[in-house]
Amino acid sequence: MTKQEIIESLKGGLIVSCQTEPKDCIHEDGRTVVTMAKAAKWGGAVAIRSNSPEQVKAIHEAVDLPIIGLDKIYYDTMDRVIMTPTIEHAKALWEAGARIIALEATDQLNHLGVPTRNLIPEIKKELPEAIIFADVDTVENAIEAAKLGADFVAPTLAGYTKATAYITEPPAYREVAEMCRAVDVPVIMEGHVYDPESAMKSLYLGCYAVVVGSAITRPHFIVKRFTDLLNKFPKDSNWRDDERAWQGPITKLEK
Ligand SMILES: CC(=O)N[C@H](C=O)[C@@H](O)[C@H](O)[C@H](O)COP(=O)(O)O
Repeated sequence: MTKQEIIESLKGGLIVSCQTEPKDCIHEDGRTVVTMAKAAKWGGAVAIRSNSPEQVKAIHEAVDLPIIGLDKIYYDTMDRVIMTPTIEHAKALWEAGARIIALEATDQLNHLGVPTRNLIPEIKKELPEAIIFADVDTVENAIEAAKLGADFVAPTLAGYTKATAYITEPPAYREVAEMCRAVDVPVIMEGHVYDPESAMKSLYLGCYAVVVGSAITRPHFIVKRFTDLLNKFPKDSNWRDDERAWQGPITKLEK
């Protein structure tokens, strides 16, 4: 498929995020994501989102759907994960079969002290055929990412950054609605979409497509939602904290 054909194939569709980390109880040998991706295709998903060249490659070899690839890297000099921090990470995802490259595209600084979004022009230059998926937190960062040439923007990081810590009841519908009005590239909803109605709401607000992860591919989190409620929300257990905790030192550790 050409770049334009891939972009069009996502319109109005469901993208399923299939990711596991070694510490996840469902990780097994790292191939659970392939089973997840097969299930996503069977169910009618239009694309897969996955983390790391290894998981992208495994899915690419088994499932004929476009893949949005990202690489979550934790530097021991930083207190957070960066999604696809460098051009080398982007190239490895491309080599693995991802035709859409997702990256953090905010004003937050990366491990080298430059805003993460500065990678957009570099990807455009080095991988001109790649479709760029900008993961942002705020409307302002969505606007900047679009200006730099992102093909898609998504509020993936809304609620996960200092600037958006005020978002206590995701999904970030208000923010995404504003993004849809503010940028002239397609906005894809991503983050805390837990049921078909929320996906529909996102399309109604103007989104081009919807990414769903945990509600489909993290069954342990789904179980937790049930047990938390059945146990009357124990003080020391909060599903949002669980998801945030999950953002800790994962994937590859690089200095
Ligand atoms: C913030 C972050 O690191 N998000 C990651 C990005 O790839 C994934 O862990 C999420 O599962 C994905 O964004 C989909 O969101 P949700 O799982 O809420 O449907």
